[in-house]
Amino acid sequence: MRVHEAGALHADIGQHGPAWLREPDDVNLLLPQLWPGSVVRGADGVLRVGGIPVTDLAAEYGTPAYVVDEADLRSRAAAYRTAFSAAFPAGADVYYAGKSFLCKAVVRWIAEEGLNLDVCSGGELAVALAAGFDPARIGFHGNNKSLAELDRAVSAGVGRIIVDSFDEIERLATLAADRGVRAPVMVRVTVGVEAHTHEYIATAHEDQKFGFSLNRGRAGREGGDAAEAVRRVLAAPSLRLLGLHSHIGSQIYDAQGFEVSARRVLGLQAQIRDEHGIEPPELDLGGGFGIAYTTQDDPFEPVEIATALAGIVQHECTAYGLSVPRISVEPGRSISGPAAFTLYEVGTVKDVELDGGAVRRYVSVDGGMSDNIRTALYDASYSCTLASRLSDAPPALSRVVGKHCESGDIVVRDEFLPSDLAPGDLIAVPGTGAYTRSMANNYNHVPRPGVVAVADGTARVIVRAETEDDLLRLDVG
Ligand SMILES: Cc1ncc(COP(=O)(O)O)c(C=O)c1O
Ligand SMILES: N[C@@H](CCCC[NH3+])C(=O)O
Repeated sequence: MRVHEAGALHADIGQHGPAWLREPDDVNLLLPQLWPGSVVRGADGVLRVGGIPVTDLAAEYGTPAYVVDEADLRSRAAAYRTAFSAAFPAGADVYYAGKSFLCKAVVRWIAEEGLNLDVCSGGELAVALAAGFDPARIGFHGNNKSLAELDRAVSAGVGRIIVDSFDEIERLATLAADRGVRAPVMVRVTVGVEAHTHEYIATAHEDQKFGFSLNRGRAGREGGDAAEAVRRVLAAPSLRLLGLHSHIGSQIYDAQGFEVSARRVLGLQAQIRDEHGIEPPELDLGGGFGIAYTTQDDPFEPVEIATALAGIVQHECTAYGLSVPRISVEPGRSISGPAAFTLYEVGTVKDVELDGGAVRRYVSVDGGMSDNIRTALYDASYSCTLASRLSDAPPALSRVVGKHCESGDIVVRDEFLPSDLAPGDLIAVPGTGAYTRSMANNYNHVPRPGVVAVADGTARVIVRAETEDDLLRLDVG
């Protein structure tokens, strides 16, 4: 690590960052891969998104605020649709994973860009339906969908229900029979892949709650619980088997896991053909494509993912003598994540002496783990920048923390920020479009920030910020 001439304090602070974090030559520079497409720093040093200075956004809408670049989100969605249509000429569907960020405006953008939608709760389904999304283009996930949620999905005509347990198969079969319909079903398969990501966001290793295991099963028959689930779906006249579903986890950067999972799930497809004489027409390979949160991350482009998956699927289908099923994928983070940043105001700057005399700089902002729980929950890495002015002060390694009563309330664990950072400055954290607002909470009765969408030089609120009245409205005493 290069030590700046700023002196002992800076050198000491510099010893406490991760090995990969390099001091920037110019602390005002933006790394394009981390920011929504329309974000630039103006000559006055103020960040602009869609042509609007963030100082204007802060003055108009307050901080913290999630700021989403509509054109950026739309273009990522469109890139997935185009890439998968090109890679799978017989047809492929992209289901935007609404859990990453959902509101009525986003539902409409996704519909207009020609994508389908993945929801995983009655609440997400309600938002999709309220925004007028075609139910036939919705996939409904969840390891514990209630009877009421299943009923709503069946009544609305949801296009696919991804079943996740034997209890659910029985429940759904009864419900669909009572309604006199055949419910379209996919079977969620646990393929036993150890995805290289945080344990809490990996979903295809054996010891977790999702899906039916390919390898293991109480029934003790070939194909594990997954093959047994297929038998039970096929045996239920009120269920229609669309296909198999596999999702190996989230924030994944290499194709290897997808290759193993496609091979294993197509192995089950071949077993279904041999055992039942049918080839389910569809196959969903899930989402999980990683994005860049820091300079260390090197994500796939949609076209690379689509091409890699097409090669893998074609190869495995040829090997098993199968026809290529209609493929679907479920990207969430890689569509919504890079399209937004969070704008905070600095409240305090504090240098804390560590054991051995080194110093850590704590920059406190007006949000925290209530608007972004990912750093506390997954030890996630983020970067950030001073957004409201230029600075020629030397960079100082800093830790950006929130205002909550919790020492793990960290937003950005380590980042070089100008050493003259002061209360009132604005900080922007990129890559916060996914799993931030959607995982926001009211810890310490801190109201959740709103979401401001910027497009064509105009800004509008698409999710209103909570107020204290909102918090008190639920407290009926
Ligand atoms: C079944 C399923 N599909 C899609 C996704 C979306 O993942 P990501 O946002 O990482 O693309 C998830 C979340 O991990 C998921 O559980
Ligand atoms: N919420 C996770 C990803 C989703 C995991 C659920 N399948 C994250 O913030 O990274």
